[in-house]
Amino acid sequence: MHQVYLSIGSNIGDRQAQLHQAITALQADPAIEVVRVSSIYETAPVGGVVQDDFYNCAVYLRTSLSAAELLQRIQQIEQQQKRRRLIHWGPRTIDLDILWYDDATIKTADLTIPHPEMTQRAFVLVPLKEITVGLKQQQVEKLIQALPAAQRVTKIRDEHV
Ligand SMILES: Nc1ncnc2c1ncn2[C@@H]1O[C@H](COP(=O)(O)OP(=O)(O)OP(=O)(O)O)[C@@H](O)[C@H]1O
Ligand SMILES: Nc1nc2c(c(=O)[nH]1)N=C(CO)CN2
Repeated sequence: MHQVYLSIGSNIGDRQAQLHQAITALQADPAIEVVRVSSIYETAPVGGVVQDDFYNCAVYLRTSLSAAELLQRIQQIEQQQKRRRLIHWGPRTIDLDILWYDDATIKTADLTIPHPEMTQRAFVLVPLKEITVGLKQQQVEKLIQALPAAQRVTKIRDEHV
C-alpha cells in the first residue's frame, strides 16, 4: 500500500458540498482507503487571478493504485464534478492535487510529485500540517514558517474521517 497526501480545493458553487463529494468518491473506490481528512479552510485565491475565495482541505489516504492510476482516478472525479479548465489557476468546482506519493520523486509529462507549488501555498500547507505527524509534520511546519507573505487561511469547520 502506498501512502498519499492530496490537496483538494473548490471555489464554485457549494464549496463544502463539492469537497465532501470528492472525498466520498475517493472513499467509494475499493483501491483507496481514506485515513484522515483535515478541517476545511476558507482561503484567499493565490496566483493572481481575481476570483472567489476557495475552500481547501488535505487528505491522507492509502492506496494500491500507482501514481499514474491515482491521477487518472482524481481526474475522473474532477470530470464527474464538471470541472472546466477555462483560465489557468482560475475558478473551479473541484481540484485534486497529489502532494506526496510515498517518498517518491516523479517527473513525467502528466505528473510531478512532490507537487511543485505546494511549498509556496498556505492553503496546502496549513491543512496538511493537521494530518501529518512526526518528521513530516515538522517539515510542513518549517515550510509554513518560510512562506514569503501572509496568505489568508481561516478554519471554518472541523472535518475528520
Ligand atoms: N502532482 C500533481 N497532481 C495533480 N495533477 C498534476 C500533478 N502534477 C502534474 N499534474 C498535471 O497538471 C495538469 C493540470 O492540472 P490542473 O489544471 O489541476 O492544474 P491546477 O490545479 O490549476 O494548477 P496547480 O497544479 O498549480 O495547482 C493535470 O492535467 C495533471 O496532468
Ligand atoms: N486559495 C487557493 N488559491 C488557489 C487554489 C486553491 O485551491 N486555493 N488553486 C489554484 C490552482 O490549483 C490556484 N489558487
